[in-house]
Amino acid sequence: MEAYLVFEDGEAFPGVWIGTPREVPGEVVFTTGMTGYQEVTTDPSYAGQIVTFTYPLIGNYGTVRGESESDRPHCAGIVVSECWQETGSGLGKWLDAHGVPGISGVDTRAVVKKVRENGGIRGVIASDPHPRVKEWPDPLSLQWVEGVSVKEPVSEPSEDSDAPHIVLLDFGVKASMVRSLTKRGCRVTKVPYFTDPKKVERLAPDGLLFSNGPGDPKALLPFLEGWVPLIRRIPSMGICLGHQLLALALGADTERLPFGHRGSNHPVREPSTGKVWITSQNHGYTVRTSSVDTSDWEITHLHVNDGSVEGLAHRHFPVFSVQFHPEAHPGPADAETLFDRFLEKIRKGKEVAVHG
Ligand SMILES: NC(=O)CC[C@H](N)C(=O)O
Repeated sequence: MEAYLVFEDGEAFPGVWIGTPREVPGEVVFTTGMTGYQEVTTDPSYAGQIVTFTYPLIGNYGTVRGESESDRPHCAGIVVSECWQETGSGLGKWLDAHGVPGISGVDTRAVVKKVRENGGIRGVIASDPHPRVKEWPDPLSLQWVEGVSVKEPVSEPSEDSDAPHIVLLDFGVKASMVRSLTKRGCRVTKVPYFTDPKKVERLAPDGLLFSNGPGDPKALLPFLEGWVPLIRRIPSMGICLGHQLLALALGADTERLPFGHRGSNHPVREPSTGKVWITSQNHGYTVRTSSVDTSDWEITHLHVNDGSVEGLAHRHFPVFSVQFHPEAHPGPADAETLFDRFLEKIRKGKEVAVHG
């Protein structure tokens, strides 16, 4: 059945429907990973976005139980060049089971060129090349985080009664981020993004993790001040949206990247070791370099391609954060060691508390 990816400026790219033929407008973005389409579509950070896959064949290994990053796909739609739909576990059928639209047979290279020239541009997959969109989605709306954060605290227990307790501020966390902590023996409590910081404190966290999540980090500006007393004392780690939020809370600023970093092979340099890690990324915003006060922050990681800030460590508070994904699902595991560094920080803090 004929379909079109239609941009808000009216340009239309033809293809055929896959998934559910439903018009859902979203910001059109692109990701360059060769695999991982199931993890990408179920990553809550993509809420409100139509994801274009640059790899030309998508769906070729079906969908696999246990590989999802959440209970369902969250993106507004997908755009692919060719979709392999052989079996019952095929990507198109799976998207349809969740009511998510897609389009295949699209000249995705042309779409990517357009998105690179017009970052942040929105579009819709429609049956008609001239659809009428009532309202284009706004990344500054809180609705994206609201739709994917837990509604009440959820605990992931640990058998070890001495396990470090991580309170995870959930802005739309990926399952593999929680897994990265539980497999290291942590007890994890996910709390909704709006949780009163006093309540967070009463949970007696050893560490705080600020998660990934959808939308513009500035949608969460009203909450930042409340977290500052916590992050001044409790070891805190931020990932992607969480990194942007910690930076905003402690005085830096964020801005939109020209067309985002999305894929599984983004090179990031760690100046302190000279090492380059290949990282998994998915972000449209970044911490503005000129807003980082280097008497307060060390810039721990930089993107090799465009020099943008990819990691920060605070000089006075026990806070560090990265723009890329150390849980890397999909993606290479170069940066996984950051979870060990976080736990090391927590352990040291505990020793000080016991012996200090
Ligand atoms: N993966 C994420 O946490 C994304 C963060 C934010 N929504 C951005 O696009 O920059």
